[in-house]
Formats: sequence, C-alpha cells, structure tokens
Amino acid sequence: MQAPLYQLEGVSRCYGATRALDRCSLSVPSGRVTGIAGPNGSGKSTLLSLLAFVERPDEGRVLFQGQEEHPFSPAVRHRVTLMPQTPFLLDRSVFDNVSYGLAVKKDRTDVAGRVRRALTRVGLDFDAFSGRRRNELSGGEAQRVALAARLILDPEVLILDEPTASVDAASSFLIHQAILAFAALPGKTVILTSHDAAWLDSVSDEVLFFFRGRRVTEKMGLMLFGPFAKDPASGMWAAGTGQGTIVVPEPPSADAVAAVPERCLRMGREEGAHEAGFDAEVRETALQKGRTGARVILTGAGFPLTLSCPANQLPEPGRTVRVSYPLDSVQWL
Ligand SMILES: Nc1ncnc2c1ncn2[C@@H]1O[C@H](COP(=O)(O)OP(=O)(O)OP(=O)(O)O)[C@@H](O)[C@H]1O
Repeated sequence: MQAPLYQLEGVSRCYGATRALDRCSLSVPSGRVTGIAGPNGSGKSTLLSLLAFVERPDEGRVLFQGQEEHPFSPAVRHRVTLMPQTPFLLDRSVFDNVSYGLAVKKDRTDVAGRVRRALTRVGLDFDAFSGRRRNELSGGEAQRVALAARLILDPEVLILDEPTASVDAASSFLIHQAILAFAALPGKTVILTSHDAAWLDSVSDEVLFFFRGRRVTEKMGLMLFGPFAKDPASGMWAAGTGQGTIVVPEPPSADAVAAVPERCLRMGREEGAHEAGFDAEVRETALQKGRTGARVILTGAGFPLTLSCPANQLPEPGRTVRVSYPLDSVQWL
C-alpha cells in the first residue's frame, strides 16, 4: 500500500483558550480527493491551514511524504496551494489576478495561454472576463477566478476551504467539474471542506468528519444539539425544535451532543423493539462519487440528517418517510 501523503500525529492548535484542533491524528492519501466535514467551529479551516503549512501546530507533528515540514519549508513551497474561505482578489484585472502567482515566481512562459486555459477550466471565457475588474464579477465568478489563480500554479496538492460557499448552483457545478478534472490528472491530491454534504460526497473519494477539534471516525448521519428534555409521561429524553422530537438515552452532561451513525439510520419502516423513530421529509438525493449507493438528505423534527441507500431505491424529494434507529446506537460527543 502507498504511504500516505500527510500524517498528523497528535496535532493540536490553540487560539487562546480555544482548542481548535485537539490531539488530532490522521492520514491523507495521495492522488485522491479527501473531504473534511463538520459543523461550524469544528476545526476544519484550522486543519486546512496546517495541511497547507500556513500555520504551525502547538503540539504534535505534520508529516508530508514522511518528513516533518513547516511553513516556508522548501519541500512544500510551490507544491501545496490553499484557497481560503474568502479568497482575496486584487483590485486589478482578472488576467492580473489569475497570473499573479506566476509573476511572483517570475515565470513568464506563455502567460496569456496559461491564463486562458485556467479560466476555461473554471468555465470563464477569456475574452469576456480577462479584462474585468474585481467589482465587475458576481460572487460565483470571483470564486472561480480565485480557483483559476490556484489551478494555473499546477500544485501537487490543492486545498480548498469552502469553495462553493455563497455561490449559485451553476458556479457550484462548474467548480465541481474543475476540481474533478484537476484531481484526475496524475499525482494530484485535493483536500477540501464544504457544508453541503451532498456536494462534498459527490466530489470526494473519502470524507473525514470533525467535531470539536477531533476526528470522529464514524460517519454520523444525525447530530442533535441540546437542550434535551425529559418527557414526564414516558420518562424518555428527547431533543426538540418545536417541529417534533427525537428520542435519545439520558444525556451525560448539559452540553453533550447526540450523534447517530449513518449506518444505524433506517428509512421506510416502523421501529422495532429498542428502537426509536420519527417522521422526516426527503429534501434532496444525490449519487455518491464512484459508489453504487446514493445519499438521501432529510429533515426530521427540524434537524437535518443524511443516510445512504441503494441508488435504485431513492425516495422522491418532498415525500415523508419514517426514520428509525436503535436507541443504543446513539453516541455522545
Ligand atoms: N484566528 C483565530 N483566533 C481565535 N480563535 C480562532 C481563530 N481561528 C479559529 N478560531 C476558533 O477555533 C475554532 C475552530 O475554528 P475553525 O475556523 O477551524 O472551524 P471550522 O470548522 O472551519 O468552522 P466553520 O465551518 O465555521 O468555517 C472555533 O472555535 C474558532 O472560533
């Protein structure tokens, strides 16, 4: 088996009293698309800035191809490129923005041809866009210009923090296509985050899930943030939003978060003994990259949840289905 591209060993990163990453150990393979998922504040951006060698860990080591590397290490400079969550565009033309990294490297070979090809990869026409300035671009176009400015550098590792945040469906699709085309080139690795679970699934070979600065090794389909209340009649604890409740075992602490692994959520049948259930509305369905299964995204009792099912058994969006889970499958995070 090929050695991993990255290995993180007990990595922590703190901002004052906040442990953004907490003794995190994981590996990222080379030549694949690795998605990073998790709720707000779970440490995704912090992880990406360490993988991009923009920041240093406070504890632990970040190994790249088996060697511990740091910001400005020659071994990683020009090989790893990060597109941050809100990429900065210079108040200059699109051409200047896309070619900026080449100018910094004093690389003057066929700059116009390379800008043209980079813009084409993100679905922007060179003649229509290369002369435009930052304020003449929509949010989605600006995001694609920022992506083109990374693609032109031809990095080995492309790291993208929320590349589709606040872009429309058309830009999101074009970014998706550009990432897959890049990832299909020999020796390229992509690591990216997104809050759009279906989009992330459709572009990633594997998704790593984060919560409170740590990797959760199991894929969670449902997460329930408190407060949890005990129903005096049944004696059962439940999370609720005013749109229904979801039953859980007794919470271990006031700030605990309940999670149900995706593999434990069943759709379309009544709950059996030692199981609980709730009605959920199907919001969206999506095929998973390279897999025969599909992903179903639902809302139940006001909470979003995801589960997978065979592609030939997908329910229609808008339908209400029963979702059940064994009570002892609930984990406390
Ligand atoms: N520069 C900073 N200074 C202080 N606290 C920070 C800083 N960067 C991140 N944090 C804190 O570290 C934690 C993790 O933040 P991070 O941005 O890595 O999470 P995230 O999963 O990317 O969140 P989001 O989905 O909202 O982008 C949060 O509690 C955040 O407030």
